[in-house]
Amino acid sequence: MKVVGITTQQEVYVGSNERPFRINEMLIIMDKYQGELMGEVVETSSYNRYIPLNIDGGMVDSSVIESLKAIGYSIDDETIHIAKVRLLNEAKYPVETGSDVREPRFDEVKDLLIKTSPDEGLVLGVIKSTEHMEEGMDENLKDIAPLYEDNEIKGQRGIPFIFDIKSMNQYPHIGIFGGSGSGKSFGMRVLLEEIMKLNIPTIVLDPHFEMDFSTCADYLEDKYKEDYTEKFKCLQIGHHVGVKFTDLSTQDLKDLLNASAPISDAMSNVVDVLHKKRDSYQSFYDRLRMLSEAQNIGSPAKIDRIIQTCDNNIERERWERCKELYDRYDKSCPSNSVKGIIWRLTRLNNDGVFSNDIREITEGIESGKLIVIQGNIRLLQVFATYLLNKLYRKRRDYKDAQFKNIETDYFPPFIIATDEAHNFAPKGYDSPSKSVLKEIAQEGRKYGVFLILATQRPTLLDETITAQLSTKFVFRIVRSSDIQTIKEETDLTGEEAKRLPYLKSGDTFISSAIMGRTIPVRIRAAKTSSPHTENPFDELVSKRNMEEEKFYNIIKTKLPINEMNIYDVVKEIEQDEEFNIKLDIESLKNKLENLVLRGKIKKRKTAFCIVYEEAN
Ligand SMILES: Nc1ncnc2c1ncn2[C@@H]1O[C@H](COP(=O)(O)OP(=O)(O)OP(=O)(O)O)[C@@H](O)[C@H]1O
Repeated sequence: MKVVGITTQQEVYVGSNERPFRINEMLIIMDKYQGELMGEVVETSSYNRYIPLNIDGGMVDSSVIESLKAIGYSIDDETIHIAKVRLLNEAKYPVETGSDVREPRFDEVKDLLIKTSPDEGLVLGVIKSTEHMEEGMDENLKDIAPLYEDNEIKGQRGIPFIFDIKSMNQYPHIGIFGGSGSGKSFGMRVLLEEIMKLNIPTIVLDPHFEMDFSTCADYLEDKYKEDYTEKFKCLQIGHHVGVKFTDLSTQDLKDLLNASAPISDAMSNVVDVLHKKRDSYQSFYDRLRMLSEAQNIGSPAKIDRIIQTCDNNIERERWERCKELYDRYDKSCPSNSVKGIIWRLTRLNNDGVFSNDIREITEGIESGKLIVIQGNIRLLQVFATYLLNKLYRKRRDYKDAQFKNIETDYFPPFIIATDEAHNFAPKGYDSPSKSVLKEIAQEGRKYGVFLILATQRPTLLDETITAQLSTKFVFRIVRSSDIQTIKEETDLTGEEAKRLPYLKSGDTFISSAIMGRTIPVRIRAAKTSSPHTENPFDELVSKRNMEEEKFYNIIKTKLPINEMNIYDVVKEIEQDEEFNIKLDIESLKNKLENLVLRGKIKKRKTAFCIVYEEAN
């Protein structure tokens, strides 16, 4: 391998007649004046005499061809492989053409590629094109990142990529970007498995109900298996967790109502005026309801008339209270705004938001667990706003008290991870969840609170937040506007950006201030699998087969069935509580015909009727 063509201090071409180059592989250029220079292959091509060398716009220009000839390559007789190599550090002078080039050994790239040990960092995958440098690799780096390719598990090939999570203290927050099916959720799963390995407290917002870690991936060999059941907990909003109404401050309540559906200034004022400290849901709701009823009546005189006609004390007292509220609040609380608040409040209550509290979450975080919060996107937005504010404040209060040397209860640092991040922090308009995420993006580092935000649409994610993500995982992206955003927000080169639409699912570029450059990685095989991995078409077939088998087992003891006994069979099956199915003669016949088609039973015509009987 030799340097060919005109060179610069940053870039050279390398030619070889022995082997093709791999994109992203590392090479060492032995420049006789400057010593050894490390570079990375950013573009590759191969030529032979059947392909004209002077294709317009190709990466190789005439200087390369001339020097290939001059150095002794026979471009007419052999296939020549050419690589464009970018130096990792700028050279002092242009590189000497004709310099020899060699593959580096593991110890020469170790400091560049391995930033921490597998026990202290997140083992996320394998750095691409590093297979040839495996020799001499430390034992603790071997066989820790198995790959999943072509529907089977393959051993680790190459140097593992270990994310140095401790450097998040300096370079906080992670972004995961990629189009549909690019491997984003799979990557997030691997990241979270590794976070669980280190027992780092984490909140996961899971709008797709997919972040369950209890099922071991079916392709995994025993030696890689890991049991996460004690390390995570899935909690559903409205079932397991919710907001304790009595703990809400007026501001919290306004944030919640606003997250449910935006509230106007007048509505905000209604809450300011009517919400009292330690209100329960019922006491606040009753106050609003009674004021609204009084406003519907329209005037104190009319309410007085109702009070006079009340025929029992309870009703009279209630209307007196309505009047009192009317006198005090009608001027400052317009009727429509009161109704708007009632509507939002009832909606939240119907969703179960006010049942339960966040105790299970805080306890989980305090014991170093990964807590997965599940709910639909709208509910998650509402709940996350409240939850993240609460947890972030707890951590901030602890740290602030620590700075001031005041005793307070400990609350640990933690990570917040979410898919569909553009829904929680959209670009271009305000949303309640966005303000807390923005605050954490900007100053969470100080308090040890970090974000992992995944989205299909980086262009729709708030720019201030995107700019704060020090590490970005970029999976396959096809949409040109998103590729443009990625180019602006990462240090991906033009060549790398051009490859984005063609990346295989599970391949990613990791652009990180921690590594100082972009690293191409194949994400390792996840050890657990999502509950939604079954192909929906396979699901249809297996469900149908199951139903057929179940029905066959019911009728097989009743065969043969014919026109004479079919009515009795229907009655027998219907009356049997164990079977619990509804049938009529027509539907039974259809089901029997279906079993005939599948070869499970036989149909025979006699002189008098049709008989369904055992197949053999
Ligand atoms: N690292 C990987 N190794 C092997 N296979 C992978 C890897 N990543 C993804 N895949 C395969 O690609 C499929 C799609 O990946 P994934 O579900 O993560 O896509 P996605 O980017 O999250 O898409 P969406 O946003 O639509 O959910 C997975 O089911 C898996 O089969």
